[in-house]
Amino acid sequence: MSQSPRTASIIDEQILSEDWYSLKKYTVDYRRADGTHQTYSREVYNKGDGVTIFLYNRPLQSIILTRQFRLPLMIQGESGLLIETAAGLLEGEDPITRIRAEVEEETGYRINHVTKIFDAWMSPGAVTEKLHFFTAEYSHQDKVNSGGGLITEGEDIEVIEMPFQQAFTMMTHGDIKDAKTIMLLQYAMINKLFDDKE
Ligand SMILES: Nc1nc2c(ncn2[C@@H]2O[C@H](COP(=O)(O)OP(=O)(O)O[C@H]3O[C@H](CO)[C@@H](O)[C@H](O)[C@@H]3O)[C@@H](O)[C@H]2O)c(=O)[nH]1
Ligand SMILES: [Mg+2]
Repeated sequence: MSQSPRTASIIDEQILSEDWYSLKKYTVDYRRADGTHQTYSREVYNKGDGVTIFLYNRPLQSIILTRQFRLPLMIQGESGLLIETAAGLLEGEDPITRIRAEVEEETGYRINHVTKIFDAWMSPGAVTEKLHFFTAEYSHQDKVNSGGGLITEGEDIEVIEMPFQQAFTMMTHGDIKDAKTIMLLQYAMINKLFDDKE
């Protein structure tokens, strides 16, 4: 494959907001495929990278999900309650350390062995976030607290255990609409995570 002439350099950077996370406006000198240059600006939201996980129990054919309030959905005219896989932001930690801590905070399960499956840009036009995806098996013996998230951070997370098939059907009916959760349910189906292994 020949080298693409598409390159860009940042010629200006302006902070629009630096509060909880940061929103910046970049002016970019972009060289198009035909070699001509174009200058444009883009707003980019940076809240760091994140982690999420598919928690499953093969003998029980069940999974652990969460339900919580998400303000952007309410702004878009929905109730705001969203079913999701457990997830969180890295906050400067490495992805494996963070996902184990996040699972314990949000679901109450203490898991040891996690498997990294892939990572993905979730909104590459405007958000810097790369999300690291994991799977892990859980068992009821791993439950160490009731989960629910950190009250001090305003989290109020409902922990839901449900049959994998039920969640998959909810997804196909449009009742599970979170992108990372849909990706993980499809991953589990494609990779036959619930099939008996000898
Ligand atoms: N004060 C304040 N607190 C905030 C703000 N934004 C977030 N928080 C706090 O920061 C916490 C972040 O919780 P995490 O569990 O670390 O992150 P998350 O919101 O669940 O993010 C996960 O899901 C997102 C949506 O799919 C992902 O984008 C993200 O990568 C991650 O996986 C929230 O619960 C909330 O208390 C804000 O603007 N102001
Ligand atoms: Mg979270």
